[in-house]
Amino acid sequence: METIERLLDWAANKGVIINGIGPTPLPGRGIGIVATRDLNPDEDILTVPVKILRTLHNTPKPIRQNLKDSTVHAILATSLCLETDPDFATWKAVFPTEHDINTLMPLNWPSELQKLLPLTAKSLLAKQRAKVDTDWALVSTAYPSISKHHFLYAWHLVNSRTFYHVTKTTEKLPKADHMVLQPVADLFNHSPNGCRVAFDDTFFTITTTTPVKRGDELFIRYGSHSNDFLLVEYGFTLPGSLNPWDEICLDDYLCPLFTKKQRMELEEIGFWGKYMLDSDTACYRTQTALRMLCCTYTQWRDVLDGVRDEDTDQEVVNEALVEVLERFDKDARRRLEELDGCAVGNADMRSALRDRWLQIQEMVAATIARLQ
Ligand SMILES: C[S@@+](CC[C@H](N)C(=O)[O-])C[C@H]1O[C@@H](n2cnc3c(N)ncnc32)[C@H](O)[C@@H]1O
Repeated sequence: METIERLLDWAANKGVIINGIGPTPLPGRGIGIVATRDLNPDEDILTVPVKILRTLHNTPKPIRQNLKDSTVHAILATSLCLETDPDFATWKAVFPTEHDINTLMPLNWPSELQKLLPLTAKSLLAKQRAKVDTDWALVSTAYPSISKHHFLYAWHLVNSRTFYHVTKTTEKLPKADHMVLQPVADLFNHSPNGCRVAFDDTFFTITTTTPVKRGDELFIRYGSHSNDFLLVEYGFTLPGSLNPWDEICLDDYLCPLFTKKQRMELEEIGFWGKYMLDSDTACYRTQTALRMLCCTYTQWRDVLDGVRDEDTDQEVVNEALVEVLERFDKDARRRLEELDGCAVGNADMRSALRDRWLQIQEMVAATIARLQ
């Protein structure tokens, strides 16, 4: 708690205005922000001067020059690794530890556990690994004294704590490079119903959108992310019922059902793969692919050409979907059994993975029940 108090004093001295809120440790969520009094909608609860953000432009010039071909992500991470200013120590003191990050982020898990991730999480992880590898190749050449594990820690901090910010000077950069670190605001956890976040040239402002009772946690919305995305990029998932953007990929269970010729046909119309299910429905791509499995070629083509009503075949399409979901359910059970008998990594890593498979199983079971 002392570190939090020191951060708040430090922030106040730098012009941060904190109104009716305070950071506090919360079980399973690191530090979060709670209301210290009842709050009304439209109250500005945090105002952070833009001049105290850590951005590309206030990163020491030698780092920017040495990494001129790197991403802003790599530059900010490198500057965290090299930072020795005692002033920054006050901010850094509330960051999750390297051990926390190693446990939370699947990229740092043992490969045996990574292999047990669901398909979408695995492909997100592969993309993340490619980004880290590209960044690390440039940083390790420019700064051989930085160790890979230290860089990875800083890279994840930047990945999970930066805000989108754009000014006249940065607007020409690619969107992914509009990232800045900001103190205190980086302690808000994520919820789909978060507070409003806005910025202009002088301030970042976080504002309530609903009444909030004293003691309740306040959130911001990191984006419309599925739980696979949240797990890989932020190291947590939300209970399925609390995440309206959760979805799961059916490719592993649906794609093997097509002949080579059918696959070619689907590829030709741009409908091969990325078959997604959310808590309401299977996507249009999935419906189209399933219809190919249970209708004649002519019927299937006619629906595509708009001369046959797609509802005509809905019952058989639903039956085919249930079969696919039953295969998915079987696989989810197998993964959960594997996890039960697995001692790799630590209990928190295994529990995060287990939670994800349980959410998947829940969505699959609810869809099967609805369709039957
Ligand atoms: C911007 S930080 C938020 C503050 C963070 N809890 C801390 O202790 O510094 C983002 C990280 O907080 C955690 N987090 C955010 N929202 C969460 C949630 N709803 N449930 C669990 N953890 C969450 C994740 O570890 C994520 O990577």
